[in-house]
Amino acid sequence: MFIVELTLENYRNYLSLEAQFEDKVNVILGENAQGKTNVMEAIYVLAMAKSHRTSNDKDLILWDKEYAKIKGRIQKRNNSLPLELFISRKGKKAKCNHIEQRKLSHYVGNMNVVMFAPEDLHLVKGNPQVRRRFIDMEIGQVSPVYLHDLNQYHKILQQRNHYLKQLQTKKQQDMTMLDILTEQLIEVAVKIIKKRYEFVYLLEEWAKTIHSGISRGLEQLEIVYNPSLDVSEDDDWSKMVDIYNGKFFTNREREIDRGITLYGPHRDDLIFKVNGKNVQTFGSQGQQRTTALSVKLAEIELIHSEIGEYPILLLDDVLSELDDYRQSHLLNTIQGRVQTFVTTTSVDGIDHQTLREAATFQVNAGQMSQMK
Ligand SMILES: Nc1ncnc2c1ncn2[C@@H]1O[C@H](COP(=O)(O)OP(=O)(O)OP(=O)(O)O)[C@@H](O)[C@H]1O
Repeated sequence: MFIVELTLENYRNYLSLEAQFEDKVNVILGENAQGKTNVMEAIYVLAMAKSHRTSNDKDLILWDKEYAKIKGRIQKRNNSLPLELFISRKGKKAKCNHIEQRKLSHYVGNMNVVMFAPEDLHLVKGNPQVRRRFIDMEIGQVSPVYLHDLNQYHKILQQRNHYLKQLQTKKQQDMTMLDILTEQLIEVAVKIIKKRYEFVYLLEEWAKTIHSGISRGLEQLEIVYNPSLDVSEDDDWSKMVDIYNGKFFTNREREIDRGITLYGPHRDDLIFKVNGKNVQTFGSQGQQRTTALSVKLAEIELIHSEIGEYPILLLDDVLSELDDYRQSHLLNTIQGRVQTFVTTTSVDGIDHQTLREAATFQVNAGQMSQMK
């Protein structure tokens, strides 16, 4: 799939923007702080209904304005799809094919993107929250049911934590309510973990091959799902509810003492290993970067295998970070198959046929125009 047109109104530093893109590679060129990332972010937000760099939607609205609007037309294999996102201080409204979507979880997934930005190194180096967000966003792109379950889970978790706090401060004594909330939490938790195991299994299949290619066969990548509860993908899923129940039962006093839920998908993590060693602790900068790149390229393949179309790839400020070999590997991989957006302050030093044939846009102080 590819994005044919993008229109912005009051988005970040763009008062208005109308752009038409190529279905292959689009290079967005400009000095620092001119609005290159803002365009990439707008494309990402159009797909995911949330930003990759802020959880505060108000940040997306041009200062002193009341709302921001992002519109785009997506060309899929069989149809052309108009999408629209309206962001105000009160919330968001999404339209797909001119029809307002009652739930954002129904909207997300109509357009698929994979973003690779310098922050993605945090996927390997950062805290577990970054990796959980990654898994959730990626599964959510191809599974609206997962997003629904995740919302449910967080609602129940909040209620359960609130109740644990009341038990901790003795405002409540009754354990029946805790049992009910625990039962509800486990039911959704098991669905989420099962889906995550499936996702990680497929992601690892692709990422392993890609990583081996980038490292010229010298490194073997493994991706391991690390649950807060001692389970493994070989365990019988039908027993998972009992395993959870047992864990919560034996740790009841600890949970009340702490006033929080200690086990569940909100505490799980991913481990990336290269040649058997955890890359977060033992990997070099280069290995960490290669791991992040392999995972992103694997995501492209994974989405393709799930929905039968390639997602749009957004490479924000990362090409210049990669050495020549990795740059070529990346550009050769996407060549001709994936609509790609590349931001850079200069094309010097990025000498690749893919970029020579690309459409180039110049960004300057919230204005973008195509270079002839
Ligand atoms: N809500 C907003 N309203 C108006 N301007 C904003 C808003 N949010 C950010 N900006 C402005 O957008 C500009 C940053 O744009 P962006 O992050 O796209 O830069 P960039 O061209 O990618 O730069 P770099 O090469 O440094 O990454 C800054 O000038 C910032 O002040």
